[in-house]
Amino acid sequence: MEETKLILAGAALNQTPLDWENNLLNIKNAITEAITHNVDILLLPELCITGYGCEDLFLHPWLADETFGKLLQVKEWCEGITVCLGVHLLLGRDVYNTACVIRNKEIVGFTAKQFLARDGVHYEPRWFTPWPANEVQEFEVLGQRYPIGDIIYEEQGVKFAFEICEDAWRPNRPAERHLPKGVQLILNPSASHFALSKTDVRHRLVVEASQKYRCAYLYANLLGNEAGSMIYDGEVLIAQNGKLIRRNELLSFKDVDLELAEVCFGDNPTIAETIEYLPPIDENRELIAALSLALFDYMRKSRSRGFVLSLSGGADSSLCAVAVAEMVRRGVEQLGVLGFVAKARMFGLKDAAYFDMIPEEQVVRELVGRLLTCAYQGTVNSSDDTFTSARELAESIGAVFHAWTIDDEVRGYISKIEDAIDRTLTWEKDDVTLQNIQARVRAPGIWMLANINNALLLATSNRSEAAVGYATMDGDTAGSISPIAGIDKAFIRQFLIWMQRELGYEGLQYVNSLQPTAELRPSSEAQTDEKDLMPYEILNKIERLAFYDRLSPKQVYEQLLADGTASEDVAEAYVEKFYTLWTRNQWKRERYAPSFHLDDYNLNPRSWLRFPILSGGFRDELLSLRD
Ligand SMILES: Nc1ncnc2c1ncn2[C@@H]1O[C@H](COP(=O)(O)OP(=O)(O)OC[C@H]2O[C@@H]([n+]3cccc(C(=O)O)c3)[C@H](O)[C@@H]2O)[C@@H](O)[C@H]1O
Ligand SMILES: Nc1ncnc2c1ncn2[C@@H]1O[C@H](COP(=O)(O)OP(=O)(O)OP(=O)(O)O)[C@@H](O)[C@H]1O
Ligand SMILES: NC(=O)CC[C@H](N)C(=O)O
Repeated sequence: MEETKLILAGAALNQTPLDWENNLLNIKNAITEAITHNVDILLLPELCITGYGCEDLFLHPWLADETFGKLLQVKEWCEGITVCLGVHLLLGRDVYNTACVIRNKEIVGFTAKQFLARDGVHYEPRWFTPWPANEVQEFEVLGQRYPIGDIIYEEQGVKFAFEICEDAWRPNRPAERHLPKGVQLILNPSASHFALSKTDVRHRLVVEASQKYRCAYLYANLLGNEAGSMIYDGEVLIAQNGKLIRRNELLSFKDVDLELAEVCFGDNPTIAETIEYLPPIDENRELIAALSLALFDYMRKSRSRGFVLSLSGGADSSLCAVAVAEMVRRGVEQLGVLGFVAKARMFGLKDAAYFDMIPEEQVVRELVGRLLTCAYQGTVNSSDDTFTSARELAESIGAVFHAWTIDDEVRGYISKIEDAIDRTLTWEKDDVTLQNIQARVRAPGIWMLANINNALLLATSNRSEAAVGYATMDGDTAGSISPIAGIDKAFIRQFLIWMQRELGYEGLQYVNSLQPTAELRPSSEAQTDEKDLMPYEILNKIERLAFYDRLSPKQVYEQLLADGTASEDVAEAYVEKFYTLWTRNQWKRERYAPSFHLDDYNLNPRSWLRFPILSGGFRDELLSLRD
């Protein structure tokens, strides 16, 4: 074969389940941009017509019909170009997750996914049927017959085939069979959820495959917070023969992010002997990029007008506040003032003209003022330190800041109940009750502000608290989204120091010098989270060993001893406490507001970690820790 040059492009798309208008516009814009650049093959992400996150709707026959109609529309936009995109098909009673190839306005065929994603946040076998390797069939829709299966396609003499997302993550991946069939190009349409440092794994997967299978590899992921919880980083990768050719900027605020490269295909490719891997990932930088994009997409897709936050001046609520500020800063930086204002969907023309006129350094502060309202809700147990921390942080980022006390309301409830039960409530007897009433009394006022602003109420729970239920149901768990519920407390604390130092959020200097405390007991008791629970580092370690590494309670206990974390008595006490609180509080995790998936795992029962609400609570296992 003579050398053939193809211009390959991948486009990340910010799609939304069932938002046909948005999804088709993004697809059309990507195709138009590709045609302008004389692209030969354009790859779009997995299930990008419907959105990847349609969940049980994939089982609805009408959705497949509707989607096929949209696919026929897309086909008409593909003049002089080959476009490959993810779409589901209903054949008989089976639903398939496929990649469709359209060449010059004709559908050439469909490749169906062979390995369904079924771990962590993925539940594909609930909806889709896997396709058997090496099999090709035909099906008919609206009088037209199409091939479907393990197809090898050809573009200007270059043979190409697919791996659809998870296909590439399995040992017996389709690429193993592609090489002997002369395939020189593999396309991978993906919906690969974001997790810290995961880009490194994807990079290895793609570049190593291009080396091992002596081919070019084109990869395109979804982009943005698609359906509420999972975030996609919009990664586009083009590699060939063990060398990376293109990799885009991840987690952008764009709707369409297209990358292209001219790639040469010949008979005797030079294969790189060594692969150049990515440098270590800066997870703090990644986290803030993901969090701010996730918040922005959630806000605009839910048509909310900003955020409301009960700001205690502690670490968790401070992180939520700076995340919104950073959302605005990054959004304006990437989209421009007018682009950001338009995309936020909450400002009128007058607002837009105003924001366009004011000096740049003022814009972000003023936009934060319009998008974030905070309230400090003190009690007799609150300290000046946390008040100063909250006020200074809100002021430094330009958020609206209210401060009031809730002592009257707390006293009102306590005296009502004391009258009803005819006894006085005391800290000795009623500790948790007296703590919880304070947390609960903070909920109605802050919900009122959220309703007035038509804004999202940010719930501030982190993953460490969620593990042990260290939060008051309908109190500090109240909220419409829980953006940091996937992040552990130790990570949050170092992250806030990084945000101050690296991103210049000087308003964080106060919280960065405070010990985490709920401030629910009288100040004479100097309550701290770690005194109530255990050191967060240990809590996080137990949680990870127990539910990520899937060890038994005894194995967790032995691990704590083996790595010198604690003595026998202390390790036993912490393991017992962790499992007891974990079990008792599953119901709380079921009731958390929707949260973002940010780390490589989380405790969200809807997406990652299923656990029974009622159980024996590891009673026997905890009794035999030392046997
Ligand atoms: N399986 C189950 N299904 C449904 N409900 C269940 C249940 N098990 C217990 N319950 C119910 O749960 C209720 C207790 O839950 P809840 O009222 O939330 O209270 P609870 O979990 O008992 O206590 C809250 C804890 O969170 C701490 N906290 C609160 C607020 C803020 C912070 C902070 O870090 O700032 C910390 C506080 O110090 C205390 O240790 C009980 O009424 C019980 O009946
Ligand atoms: N004085 C307060 N004013 C406003 N909100 C408060 C106050 N105290 C607690 N809250 C709300 O309750 C939430 C839970 O408190 P918690 O102590 O767990 O978090 P934090 O104060 O943000 O961080 P830290 O645990 O590091 O002190 C806070 O994030 C905040 O939303
Ligand atoms: N959509 C998929 O098949 C995703 C699964 C794959 N393991 C990933 O996380 O990237």
